[in-house]
Amino acid sequence: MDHREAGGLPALRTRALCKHFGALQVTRSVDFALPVGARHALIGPNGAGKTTFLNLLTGTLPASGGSIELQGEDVTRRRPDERVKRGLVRTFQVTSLFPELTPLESVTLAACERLGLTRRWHRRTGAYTAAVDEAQEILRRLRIAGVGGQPTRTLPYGQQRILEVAVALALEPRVLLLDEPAAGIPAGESAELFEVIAELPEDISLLFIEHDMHLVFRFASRITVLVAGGVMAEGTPDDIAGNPDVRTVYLGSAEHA
Ligand SMILES: Nc1ncnc2c1ncn2[C@@H]1O[C@H](COP(=O)(O)OP(=O)(O)OP(=O)(O)O)[C@@H](O)[C@H]1O
Repeated sequence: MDHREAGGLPALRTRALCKHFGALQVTRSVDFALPVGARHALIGPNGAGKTTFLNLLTGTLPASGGSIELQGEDVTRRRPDERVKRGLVRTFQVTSLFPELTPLESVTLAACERLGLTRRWHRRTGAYTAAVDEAQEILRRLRIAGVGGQPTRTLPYGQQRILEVAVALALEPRVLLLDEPAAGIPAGESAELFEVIAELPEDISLLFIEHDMHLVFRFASRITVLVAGGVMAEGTPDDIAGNPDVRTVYLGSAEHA
């Protein structure tokens, strides 16, 4: 995997990022860098603080301390929508998809939102046509163009999860955050979802939380292990599989190497 850094900067970086809820320290001084083009997995036991870390990145939760930089720009105090405009996007949960809309309509809406068309309804129709074309291209790339005209509620759960990624892509992410993209999908389909994700252009840097270690070790270029809110280890899949501390605390006796 290519770990280019545009202008020498990682796509995303945190320095001494902290979060506490009252006396409960949930994110402990996390220094993290996501190189451009990375397919980076965040793993750790239940309650390790993985989702909290993602929520701090998106701005859903304010940080208690430390900083977050997007391609060198400090976004720690930016609102979530301002971070999205700068290319920091997370997938929307299936529960936030509109069940009656078709995938084509949902992805077109997201493209219109990015292009500012939802606030300027009198714009010429050519702009909308471009948004529809863009949505169709995204659905093709994610292999769900064939169901692009069906109500979302009629799609199998796995395809709804792919639609989450499609909606996120319409926002033109530079960094895409995926919180357990394969959760709830039958094993056979989850590998297919990850194959689709792995084919995304390399200028989109990926950070994903995943509990299925087979998927992690198959698709991640690097892995960060979070334990009790702090980084226990970071490295290539081989580094992590061979790390005795990680094996003891997290991987147990399972063979992943
Ligand atoms: N809003 C909140 N208020 C208080 N405590 C919280 C809040 N959100 C999360 N926590 C606590 O922070 C800790 C980390 O939770 P988090 O959901 O980030 O872990 P996780 O690694 O994503 O877990 P899982 O793998 O089970 O999804 C947990 O102890 C959780 O109870």
